[in-house]
Amino acid sequence: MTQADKNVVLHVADVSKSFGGLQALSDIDLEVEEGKTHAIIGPNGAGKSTLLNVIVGRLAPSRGAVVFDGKVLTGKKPYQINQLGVARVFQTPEIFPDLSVLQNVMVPAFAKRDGAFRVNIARALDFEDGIEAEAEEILRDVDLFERRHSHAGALSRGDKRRMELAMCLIQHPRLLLLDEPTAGMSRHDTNTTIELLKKIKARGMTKVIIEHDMHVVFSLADRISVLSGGRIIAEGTPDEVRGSEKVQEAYLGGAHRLEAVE
Ligand SMILES: Nc1ncnc2c1ncn2[C@@H]1O[C@H](COP(=O)(O)OP(=O)(O)OP(=O)(O)O)[C@@H](O)[C@H]1O
Repeated sequence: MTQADKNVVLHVADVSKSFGGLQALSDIDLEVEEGKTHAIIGPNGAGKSTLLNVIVGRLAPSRGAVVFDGKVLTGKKPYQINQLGVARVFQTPEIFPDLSVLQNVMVPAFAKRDGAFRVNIARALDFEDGIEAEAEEILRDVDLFERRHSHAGALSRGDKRRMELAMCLIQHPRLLLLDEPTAGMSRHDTNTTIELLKKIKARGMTKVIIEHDMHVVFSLADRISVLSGGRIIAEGTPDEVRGSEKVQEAYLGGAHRLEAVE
């Protein structure tokens, strides 16, 4: 496939990031194609979260740029990047614990529509039938409809993560970034989440996923980039990455050996 044939929606162009003397990312060049699920894997401390933070504007790169849909994201604020169609599910869910599950899912729809969170969310929530209907539909998708009136703060960790996913989906992002979406989940919840993410994929949403659980990675990814020591040491299809000597070496002695994968 030539460069012109590829529909690249996200290009991380020659990005480096250092924290003082520590080089967390070195010359990262990464292209993500529209509609694909691109996994970023690598041992602890490899630079995965730093890379995600650079993409969403939480960290400024020391060098290089991030381009999404032809627009340079670098230098923009996280909320501006979000409004361009990039949403992120965090490792630790960022939710409103005192609001109901349904209200939590409705709030980002206001932010997307109005450009910022409304000052009086509680009042806005009373007058938004259209958004409420959509939030309910999405809660059915993530299997939380029955819990829609529960306090969000009372949900289990796995349910909170699914709720946060619903909070992203209601924004209809073009690019969804998932930072360890199944961390801390039971195997049953992990499998439910894999099925859900496959369903989203069928709708054509592009995803970048950071994940330690190789079962999740190999179930979902179209392409995998392997980070180690802040550099991309391998990239390819799941089969190519699984067979790569370099990748096996990077994982040797680590807690997440690739040979654990079926
Ligand atoms: N804000 C920061 N200040 C200083 N050093 C940092 C900061 N954030 C990350 N680092 C360092 O940068 C390197 C990459 O960290 P990062 O969290 O991106 O790795 P990771 O691949 O996401 O690791 P894990 O799988 O453990 O989450 C590590 O050495 C980490 O200690």
